[in-house]
Amino acid sequence: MSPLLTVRGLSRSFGGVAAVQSVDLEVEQGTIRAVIGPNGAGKTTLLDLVTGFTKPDMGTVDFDGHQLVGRSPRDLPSLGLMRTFQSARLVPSLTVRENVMLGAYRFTRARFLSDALRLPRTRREERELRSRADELIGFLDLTRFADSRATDLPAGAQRLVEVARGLAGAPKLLLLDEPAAGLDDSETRELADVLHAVREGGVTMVLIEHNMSLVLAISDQVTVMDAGKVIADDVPSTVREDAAVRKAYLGVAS
Ligand SMILES: Nc1ncnc2c1ncn2[C@@H]1O[C@H](COP(=O)(O)OP(=O)(O)OP(=O)(O)O)[C@@H](O)[C@H]1O
Repeated sequence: MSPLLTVRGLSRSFGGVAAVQSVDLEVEQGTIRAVIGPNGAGKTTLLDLVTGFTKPDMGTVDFDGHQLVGRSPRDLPSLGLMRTFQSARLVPSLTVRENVMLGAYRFTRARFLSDALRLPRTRREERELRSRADELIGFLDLTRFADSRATDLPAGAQRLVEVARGLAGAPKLLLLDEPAAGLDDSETRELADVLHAVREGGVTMVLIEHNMSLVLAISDQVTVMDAGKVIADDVPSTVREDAAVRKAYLGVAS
């Protein structure tokens, strides 16, 4: 079976900074791949290149038979690709439930006119979205927050709402940019359980993360970047012992 995501020779410079240099990456269906590396290594730029937020200077991104380079980020949910952002981008005026419902918007056929007129189809679709959102909110143990304004939640819960919103799009591939940022140890363990369960549900994930215990606990494969390049790509136990990785990332001499 071919990989769900194949990145080949992806490069992008900003002025004199080669943020991402000739990066190759393959993500197999049903796996979790972590991308780690020190600050400025190019991890977020890589996600931005894959998802069309930044245009590459060179390279290709193949996702489930679709070439992604040149596509707009807004095309990706309908192909089955969702992402979360480094800082939670929840809509402050909306509740947790409404924010999660936004992630499922691609499933609605209702458009502006029927929305404005609140035709029966719109109301039916809204009910379906609401029940899909409530299911995910329950899955992530956020039910007590469902009717709260999303941005009133503690930081850790907001990250989980972002994950729920990503899952609401029923993605084949979910890209997570530092999902454990701002989480304490017990919230991080809870997140690890959630991501395990998500993978059991058949969703493939790419995760940018600084929290090594989370990375080691849940990843099938780990890509290590430093100064725009991939310096290691292996299973977590091997990556952890890699001398170049320890030097670049963990600041250990060898
Ligand atoms: N829009 C931009 N304009 C100029 N330089 C940029 C831009 N985006 C990223 N860079 C530079 O590219 C390099 C890689 O940045 P990037 O944010 O991808 O790293 P990162 O590995 O995600 O870091 P962090 O872990 O701190 O989030 C950095 O030197 C950064 O300053």
